[in-house]
Amino acid sequence: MNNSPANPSADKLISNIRKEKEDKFELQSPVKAVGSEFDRAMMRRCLELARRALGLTSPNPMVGAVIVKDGEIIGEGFHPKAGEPHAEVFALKAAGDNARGATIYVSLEPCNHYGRTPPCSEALVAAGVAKVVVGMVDPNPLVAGGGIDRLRSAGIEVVSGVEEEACRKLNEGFIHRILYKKPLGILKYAMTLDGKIATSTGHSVWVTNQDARNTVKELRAQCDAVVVGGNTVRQDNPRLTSRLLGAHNPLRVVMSRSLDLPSTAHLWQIQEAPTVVLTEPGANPDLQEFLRKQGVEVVELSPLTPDKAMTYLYDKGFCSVLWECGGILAASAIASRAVQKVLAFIAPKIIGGNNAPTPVGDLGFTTMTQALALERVEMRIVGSDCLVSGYLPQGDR
Ligand SMILES: Nc1nc(O)c(N)c(N[C@@H]2O[C@H](COP(=O)(O)O)[C@@H](O)[C@H]2O)n1
Ligand SMILES: [Zn+2]
Repeated sequence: MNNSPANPSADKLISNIRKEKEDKFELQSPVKAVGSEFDRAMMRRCLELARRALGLTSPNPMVGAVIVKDGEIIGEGFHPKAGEPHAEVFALKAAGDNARGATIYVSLEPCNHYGRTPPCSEALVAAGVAKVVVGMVDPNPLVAGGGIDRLRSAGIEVVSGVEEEACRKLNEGFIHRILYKKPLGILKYAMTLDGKIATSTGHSVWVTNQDARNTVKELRAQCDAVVVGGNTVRQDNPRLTSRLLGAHNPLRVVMSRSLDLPSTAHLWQIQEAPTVVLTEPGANPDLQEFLRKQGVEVVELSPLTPDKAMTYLYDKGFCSVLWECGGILAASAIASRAVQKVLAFIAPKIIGGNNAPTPVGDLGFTTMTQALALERVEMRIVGSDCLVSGYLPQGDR
């Protein structure tokens, strides 16, 4: 069936309306893509390279770089680990003398300071690149636009903000660490459609499907640490590893005031990743001795709070911390602002139970107006479950 109008003046009218709509969109569109289609494709390649070091670079960001000359990629690199050269240096090394007159794409502004490594801005000037295309400005106060200024002052053309949102998303932990002097806290939980994380007898294996559980393993591989409370160790006996071939395992952190923990727990019986137990001074000295013998680090914090735990993990150089705890600790982490992001896996199952536990315990709220409305909410289907993610409001609570 032909559904185009037979009348030529109607044709013209429709095309005018279309044009008007396109112009309006152009005017109203809040973010106009920066750079050409080619620039954006090169920046996405930088992000792909940067992701090769997922979970390995803290306290540094993940960064990728691509050098292009006459439309051809002549060098690529990524930052593998803090203390090792930056992405730009690897890309320059791969391009060699050919870098003269070329364009370099880099997902983060080139640094302009002496840190563990010398400034990339100077390396780019020395290599004679003609143009630098940047994904995002570095929030590190030691850089913060200084790298771009230095390149421009050397006569190099600089374009910034290409695929900026994706660049920021990849390094949201690094950005949070720099801005707030704390790692980004991510609360993850899995619940049934009626909002329960276990039956009233505590049975929780498995709320979600295999795809969702694999997604959690990927998440662990991206984070520097994963935190649980003593209840989770006693009830679920988790391993908290990424269990992905060759993937990084996060530091496993248990918060327990009483240190009333089973000596048989997988966390210290299967030594597959480093483990730290955070407790209060003087708690259960016998278990402390046993844990230390098992290679577990025991750290006494006074008082033991989510905020203190996050300060401890910041001092370790961490950018992102996954909270996989039960409802009581989750409520305490939210109340003390140790958590900024929430990932909720929702399984289309109903288990009922007046006393079945829920993912977030008492926050002391009495009216719906106090509800914490997540921002930048996204939803996606993972296998047979739904993953809802968003950010907790940062303003006054
Ligand atoms: N542009 C850029 N590329 C990389 O590959 C990077 N790792 C960074 N990091 C920035 O420099 C700081 C770390 O410097 P050192 O590794 O200690 O020399 C880091 O905080 C970022 O600001 N930038
Ligand atoms: Zn650098």
